[in-house]
Amino acid sequence: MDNLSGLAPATDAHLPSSLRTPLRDDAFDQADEAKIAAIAGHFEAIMRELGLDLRDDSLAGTPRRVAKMYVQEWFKGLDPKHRPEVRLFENRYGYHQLLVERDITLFSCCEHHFVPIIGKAHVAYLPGSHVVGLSKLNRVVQYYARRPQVQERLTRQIAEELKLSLGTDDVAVLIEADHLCVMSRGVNDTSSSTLTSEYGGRFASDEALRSEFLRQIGK
Ligand SMILES: Nc1nc2c(ncn2[C@@H]2O[C@H](COP(=O)(O)OP(=O)(O)OP(=O)(O)O)[C@@H](O)[C@H]2O)c(=O)[nH]1
Ligand SMILES: [Zn+2]
Repeated sequence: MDNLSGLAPATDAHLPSSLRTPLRDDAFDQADEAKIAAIAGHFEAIMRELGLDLRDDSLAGTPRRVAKMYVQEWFKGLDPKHRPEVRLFENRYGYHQLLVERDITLFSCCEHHFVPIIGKAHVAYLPGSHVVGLSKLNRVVQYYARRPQVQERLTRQIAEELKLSLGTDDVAVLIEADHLCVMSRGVNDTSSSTLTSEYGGRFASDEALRSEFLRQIGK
């Protein structure tokens, strides 16, 4: 059933509607294993249309390999069961300066061409009464990256999630990424890259703070 009702699917219900990844209401009715079997069948049909001989022992397992990769890795972040739990700790150290997690590895997938987006995310926040376990920042980036994406939405989804889970608007996100759809086809430009950013709270109003963030990530 298509999501024509306007009801929010479980995925991204916590985000403003303009930032939700478009999903149908029945997106997760099927178990992962059933999804993998169905996708493998569809991918086998694509390979057949290309004229490939699936009896070849190198090609025979490809439909299932691709299906597993889609469900368990590339598009894992579509499923709300993988949304990371962001644990906060009391800020006993009284640390209230800028905290930057930079050069977070980012693997995503262009939703227009289904080819990789590869880059780095840099995120920062100003701790208040609580601090976050550092790896949770990487996990939030990964959760939203592991979906069919456009870089602008990815950037804003990460920023909104951090604002919600850290309980502060003082959040900055900058993503620099290479789009394989730009590099390997179409315009075939292998030197350009795409930078996107989102600044909330004091990062939006305080130019010196923003500059300090950019300096710390080497921009
Ligand atoms: N804004 C935005 N555009 C993207 C992103 N990833 C890919 N695109 C662009 O999406 C556009 C799709 O445009 P179309 O004209 O429908 O596709 P196309 O014919 O394959 O376009 P070309 O890539 O120019 O050959 C292209 O310009 C892509 O570069 C992204 O993350 N953000
Ligand atoms: Zn693309």
